[in-house]
Amino acid sequence: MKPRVAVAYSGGRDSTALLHATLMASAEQGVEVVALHVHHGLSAHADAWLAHCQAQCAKWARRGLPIAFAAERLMYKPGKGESIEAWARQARYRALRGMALAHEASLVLLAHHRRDQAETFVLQALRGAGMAGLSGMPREVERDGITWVRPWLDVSREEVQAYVKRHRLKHIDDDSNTDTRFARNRLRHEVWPALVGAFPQAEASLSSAADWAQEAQVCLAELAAMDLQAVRAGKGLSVLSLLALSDARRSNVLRAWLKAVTGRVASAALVSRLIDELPAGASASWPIDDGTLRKYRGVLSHATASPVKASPGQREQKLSIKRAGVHKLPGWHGHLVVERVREGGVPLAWLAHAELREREGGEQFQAGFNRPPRSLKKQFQAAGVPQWERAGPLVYSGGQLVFVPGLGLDARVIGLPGQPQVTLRWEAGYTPA
Ligand SMILES: Nc1ncnc2c1ncn2[C@@H]1O[C@H](COP(=O)(O)OP(=O)(O)OP(=O)(O)O)[C@@H](O)[C@H]1O
Repeated sequence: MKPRVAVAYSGGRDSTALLHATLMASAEQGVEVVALHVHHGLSAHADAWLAHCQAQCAKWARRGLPIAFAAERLMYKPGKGESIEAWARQARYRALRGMALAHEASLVLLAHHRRDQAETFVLQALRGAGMAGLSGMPREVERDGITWVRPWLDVSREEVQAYVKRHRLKHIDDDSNTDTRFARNRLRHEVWPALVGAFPQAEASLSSAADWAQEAQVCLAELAAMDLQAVRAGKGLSVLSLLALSDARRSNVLRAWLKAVTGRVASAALVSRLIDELPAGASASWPIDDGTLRKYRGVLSHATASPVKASPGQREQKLSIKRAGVHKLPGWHGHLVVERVREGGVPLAWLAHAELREREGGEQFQAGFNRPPRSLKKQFQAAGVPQWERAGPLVYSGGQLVFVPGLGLDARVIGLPGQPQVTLRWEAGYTPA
């Protein structure tokens, strides 16, 4: 059997160009190409795109080029509240992997180019990402039996455009690429022209910044591996050895360890809580998604949760909120969503040592600036908040009630314009991954 390479082919300009270039090179080298198309079912044009891709591949095959075509229709839709972009990305990679393996291709080429990389860097920076996020997309990565390669990550968008023109390639234009509800499209259409106007080298510089971040990320991972060796104590970590490290190394090694034991990236809130609270007391515990972190006899360890539901005793009582994001509170069966606002929010500084409490009765809540504080019960009734929306933690800071699920922020904690501030929202039940 001839060696086979797969190309992820959306039918758009970039992947059309990459598929064509791969096909030309493969024909010379006796390699077979399989074009993989994912039908997301999100656009009214999705059927037409699939038909276009299939027809294009059939045309090339008729010319004697070594190409096969495979497509998969996604049969499920994003969940309520789920980001469409994130869902589509995850589902797409799963489908591409399945099709590649079915066609015995372990190498899948993606058509991301230098501008995609530069955009990714900016989007990650705007989310306040750390080194891993700023690293952008890898040129080559092995995952789940597939080697994903982006051969054009150093190729500019203009070069891809010129290739398409030179070979008169037909491609589709995805209408969702202009939908400015998506962050990447807003960046592309509203920010990028001004950015490149002012800084013509932006694409090259930003993608080179992503390269530096990739290198730094490798160093951080190597440092974490070394530090892990040094602080390990049985199945856990020695708190004393952890405390001997600098704050930065301690959080770096904690992140690496948490990822290893939970299988997920730890939230910034959890890591900063551990940094703050690890030194105090002989024993402590921190509930996390699927278990608990415990400090006992000088060792920090992780225990997986038993399948029983969290009881009131397991509800988190403290939360350190230092930035916007989603703070999962499995003990309360939900999560707090923290969003930056310009005004009408609580100063972020207030929430660094927030307390989470049950309703006890007698709490007073002030709904507006010139309204008197009233009992929570009356406020819930006045605002018509149904019982199930009242569940969740009351958030306090320094003994002052800050936030009540179903009612929002207490007027007494609203910050002055100009202060960094946030709003809170409680979402019960479903917790995003
Ligand atoms: N529906 C799809 N089916 C197969 N591969 C896809 C699909 N969507 C994206 N890809 C792959 O992922 C790459 C990046 O996709 P993305 O949508 O971010 O970029 P794009 O600029 O729209 O690319 P293109 O111009 O090729 O559509 C594509 O170039 C392609 O290789």
